[in-house]
Amino acid sequence: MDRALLRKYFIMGSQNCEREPVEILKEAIEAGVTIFQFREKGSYALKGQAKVNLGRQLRDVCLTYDIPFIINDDAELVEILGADGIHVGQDDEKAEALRERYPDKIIGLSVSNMREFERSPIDQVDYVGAGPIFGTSTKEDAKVPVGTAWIKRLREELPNTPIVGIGGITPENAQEVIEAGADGVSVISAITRSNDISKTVQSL
Ligand SMILES: Cc1ncc(COP(=O)(O)OP(=O)(O)O)c(N)n1
Ligand SMILES: Cc1ncsc1CCOP(=O)(O)O
Ligand SMILES: [Mg+2]
Repeated sequence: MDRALLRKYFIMGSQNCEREPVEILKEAIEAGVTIFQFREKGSYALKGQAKVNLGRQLRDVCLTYDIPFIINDDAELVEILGADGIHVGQDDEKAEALRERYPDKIIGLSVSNMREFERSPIDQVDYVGAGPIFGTSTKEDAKVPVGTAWIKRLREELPNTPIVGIGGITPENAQEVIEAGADGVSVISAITRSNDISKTVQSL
């Protein structure tokens, strides 16, 4: 994939939003986010048809603005919504099976430490999500923060694989993530909790 697409990676579900998710996504894209992941997950997430309906609305926004629409975890929803790709973690559906099912879609895989790296089929995926880099309260089951040292290490192991940092990233610390070797930063709360999305995305 074109690694420039990972530059400003916005992730969100209705559980992260205090106002209309569609409006938040439009503002974020107009301000410059380059790729979007629909992550409807956690205790307050929508389920069933309500999840599909919101996903369809957010997909349409991405189509209108011509940015990739990625689904978190849910391989069925990729097909239902005609998404551009899927992001999975180490305990989700296996990347090899996803690659067989979706030969041409974008597949992202989370890799948080050397043990995970050693058992990851990196050749089957388009990019790697590295983190959590900093502390985060957005993900209920987040692992301990690994710091930007993990990005440096991963970049040494994978000189040519697109890498995006995630977890506790803000306009104040994004530069450190890029300087460590990431192609981009992925954020949830920095954008969904921002009082000025345009300014936040531009400073990222
Ligand atoms: C870009 C990106 N990187 C990492 C993650 C985390 O995925 P995972 O470890 O599967 O955790 P959940 O997001 O499913 O809770 C991600 N979603 N996106
Ligand atoms: C989904 C995910 N995976 C690792 S940390 C995280 C949450 C990132 O959210 P925030 O940008 O608000 O810290
Ligand atoms: Mg997952």
